[in-house]
Amino acid sequence: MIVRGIGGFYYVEAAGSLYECKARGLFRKKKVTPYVGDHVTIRLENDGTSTIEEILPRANYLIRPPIANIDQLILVVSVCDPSPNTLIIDKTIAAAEARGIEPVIVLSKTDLQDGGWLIDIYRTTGILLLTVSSVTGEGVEAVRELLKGKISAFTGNSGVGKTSLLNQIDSRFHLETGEISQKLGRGRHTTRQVALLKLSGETYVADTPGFSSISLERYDLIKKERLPYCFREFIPYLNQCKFSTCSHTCEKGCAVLQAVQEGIISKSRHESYVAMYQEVKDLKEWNLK
Ligand SMILES: Nc1nc2c(ncn2[C@@H]2O[C@H](COP(=O)(O)OP(=O)(O)OP(=O)(O)O)[C@@H](O)[C@H]2O)c(=O)[nH]1
Ligand SMILES: [Zn+2]
Repeated sequence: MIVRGIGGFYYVEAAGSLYECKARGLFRKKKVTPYVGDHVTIRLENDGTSTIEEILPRANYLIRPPIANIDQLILVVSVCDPSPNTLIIDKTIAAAEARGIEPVIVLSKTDLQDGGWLIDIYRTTGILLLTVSSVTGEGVEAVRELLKGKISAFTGNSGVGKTSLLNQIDSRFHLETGEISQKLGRGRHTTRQVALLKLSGETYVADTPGFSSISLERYDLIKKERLPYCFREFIPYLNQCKFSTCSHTCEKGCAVLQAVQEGIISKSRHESYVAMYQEVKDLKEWNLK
């Protein structure tokens, strides 16, 4: 498995050892980029170098951050400082749903505010939400449990507390990061690359660069037909609308809107859906490739 990629080199973990590999020229010709998390076969050359020969099929992948075969995407959202943006949260969740990756929300800095309004919004979604404070340590154990035996990617705006949380989860995290940076002759802050850090046996965590505030670019847009299914709590209502062509944004007899009115679906989630729908409704197929 590729655990780190940097400057054209890939660090591949195989049978308990780490191999520094180059990718074959073939990948470049085919415009295939090996991703961290990819399962690959490697060849050990006689001169001591190693080459990635083949990338095995991916279960899933994200482009931003570039990573493959993730079990869960953990979206860290701080209750304040920086203040949360529900549209960005919902876009990130939808991007995970569209790719078959389980989204989890971790509400951070709960020592500053309780974040009750966010808990209210996500309570009815069926998406797991944990609260954590890296200052008091509250909730850290639950996050540690959540990670066990899985490959997890953390994401969230710069400053929400991802690094603080990871350091709380495992003190070796810091150490390993330092070691790898040293080996590559770079400081921690210049190596904003994705890497998989092994916390224990089968537990890996991706260290990913922070999303900028408008993080989702064209390749992350989800087709309007598919969009409602990326809001998992809408799914039970999607076949119950009066019109089969219902966009679930404003139509009469829309079962989703009805559920919003009854408070079963959060208004905030529906607003994000409508905003995302407006973004993609007029796009043609080729825009979405
Ligand atoms: N009060 C409080 N502050 C926190 C908490 N977690 C992190 N912080 C502070 O928030 C700031 C950002 O924390 P980081 O852990 O560096 O955030 P990050 O998400 O890793 O940021 P990037 O590396 O830029 O992506 C630091 O000043 C931390 O001390 C928390 O639980 N409570
Ligand atoms: Zn509808």
